[in-house]
Amino acid sequence: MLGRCAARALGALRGLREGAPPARSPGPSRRLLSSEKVSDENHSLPKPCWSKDMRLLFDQFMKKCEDGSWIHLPSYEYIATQRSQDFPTFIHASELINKEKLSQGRLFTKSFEDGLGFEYVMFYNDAEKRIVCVFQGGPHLQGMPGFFHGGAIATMIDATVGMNAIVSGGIVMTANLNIDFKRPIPLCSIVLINSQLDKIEGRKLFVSCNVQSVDKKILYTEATSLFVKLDLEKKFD
Ligand SMILES: CCCCCCCC(=O)SCCNC(=O)CCNC(=O)[C@H](O)C(C)(C)COP(=O)(O)OP(=O)(O)OC[C@H]1O[C@@H](n2cnc3c(N)ncnc32)[C@H](O)[C@@H]1OP(=O)(O)O
Repeated sequence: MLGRCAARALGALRGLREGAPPARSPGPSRRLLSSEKVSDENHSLPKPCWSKDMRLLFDQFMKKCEDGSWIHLPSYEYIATQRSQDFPTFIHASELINKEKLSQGRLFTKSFEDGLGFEYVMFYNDAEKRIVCVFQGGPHLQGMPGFFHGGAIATMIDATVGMNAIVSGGIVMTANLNIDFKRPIPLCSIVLINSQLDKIEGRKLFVSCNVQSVDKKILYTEATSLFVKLDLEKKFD
């Protein structure tokens, strides 16, 4: 799964740098994965369920993309393919996987109906090694009444810092994620997840982030993470 995501993200980055077609086209990633069955729908484009504020932020970031300093990252629903079924083999765990169920696999953040779960769009700044995720969480992400579930926040943090590690390191997995929940986030609000690649040491990528209100007046959450680039030769016990 991460291999596919990485390929898509990196493909998009390369393609956009080469002046590939605008965001709605699946061009660069499709070229990269031409032998695979993929869903063409890019979920990080405006949808009817996006609020006015979400669209406004999207437009503001798209403006920043015009000079090439920021890149709009596409986001696709995961569809199981032969290649994705190979992923457990990469980590030498294929015997642990239920192959029948694998064909029903879906990317967790894309498994809700539009507007009810995770709506988000990410923008990448290569020079600063930053990703900003604009996140609109839906009503099915409730924890304490009226507020987001901590696990839903952790999921979006993992997805954002994970994407930052993927664009820098390729096939990685989360080894460690530390989260300080400082203030509860009101259900259905829009927040900014600001992530930063802090350093790379061998196969280890350290990425930190914070979650802020759109006006940046409220700091909701802070997190640090460690991603480890997979050693494809290594066997796990
Ligand atoms: C678009 C979608 C983006 C989504 C992003 C979401 C990503 C995910 O959620 S992944 C799912 C959750 N993560 C997992 O299931 C991973 C489970 N863990 C593993 O598979 C392994 O432990 C793995 C791959 C992380 C590391 O294993 P392995 O390659 O054997 O690494 P290993 O040789 O033990 O360690 C490498 C280095 O990392 C360090 N390290 C490994 N784990 C940790 C840890 N938890 N804390 C601190 N350091 C660690 C080691 O100390 C070592 O450091 P050094 O090189 O300085 O000696």
